[in-house]
Amino acid sequence: MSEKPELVPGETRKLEVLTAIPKNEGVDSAVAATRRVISALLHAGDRTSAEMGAVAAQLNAIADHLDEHNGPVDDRLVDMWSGEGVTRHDPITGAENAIAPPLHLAGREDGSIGGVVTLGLPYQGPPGHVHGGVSAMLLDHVLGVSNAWAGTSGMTARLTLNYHRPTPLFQELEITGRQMKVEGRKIWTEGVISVDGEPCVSAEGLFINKQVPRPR
Ligand SMILES: CCCCC/C=C\C/C=C\C/C=C/C/C=C\CCCC(=O)SCCNC(=O)CCNC(=O)[C@H](O)C(C)(C)COP(=O)(O)OP(=O)(O)OC[C@H]1O[C@@H](n2cnc3c(N)ncnc32)[C@H](O)[C@@H]1OP(=O)(O)O
Repeated sequence: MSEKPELVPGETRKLEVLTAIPKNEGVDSAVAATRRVISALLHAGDRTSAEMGAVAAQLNAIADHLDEHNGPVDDRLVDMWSGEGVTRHDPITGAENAIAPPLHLAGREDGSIGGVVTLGLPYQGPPGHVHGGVSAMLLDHVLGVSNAWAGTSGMTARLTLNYHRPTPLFQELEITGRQMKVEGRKIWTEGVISVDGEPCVSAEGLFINKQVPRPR
């Protein structure tokens, strides 16, 4: 069964090029279960009454099973980069990546992109708040996808972050980005993470129009 996530206002079909839509089948549901495990393990801590030796044995059995059925990593890299632009594997939006929150992004008709995400314990920095490096990772990606949405992409050369107020865990974060200017190979892009309309982290990026070749 395939179930599409809620769409944000202004979203168009090009969303499928910007950020992968979870299919809720096969690897996607296994990855969603793994996200639950990552979060539950961190919740468990030293005081859990769960039998952690048995938990470790079960998890290792699952990893052994996957390893037995996986092909060479070089083939997997080619597979990941086949098709047009959909990044199902990236660590921010990737439906196949258990460390991705995941964030779902939508392109908007005004040229910006945006999405919402709620982060839990795996992303904690200061008590009850999001790690600053995690915010930087989210914004780097959102700026990169903003460039893809605008039609001129590049690699991050410089990323400047301003942390205005602590970014809370367990609350809905809105993340937006927009390409501001292109001059030759230089691309300037901006983005912000907000809560209840108040900016927590803002970013300015300089991207250079250059692509790393896809594995073949
Ligand atoms: C994750 C997937 C990405 C691919 C996706 C593909 C399809 C998907 C479609 C949709 C989804 C898209 C999403 C993409 C999402 C996220 C993207 C994530 C972005 C990244 O995660 S990406 C990894 C981190 N990134 C690096 O790993 C870069 C390492 N680095 C280099 O590879 C080089 O360093 C490079 C290429 C930056 C430049 O090298 P270069 O040789 O091409 O150019 P050069 O050095 O000549 O600079 C030319 C002019 O830029 C000025 N300049 C350069 N650097 C500057 C700096 N730092 N500050 C100020 N000015 C700077 C120079 O001063 C000169 O200026 P001028 O012309 O005026 O003299």
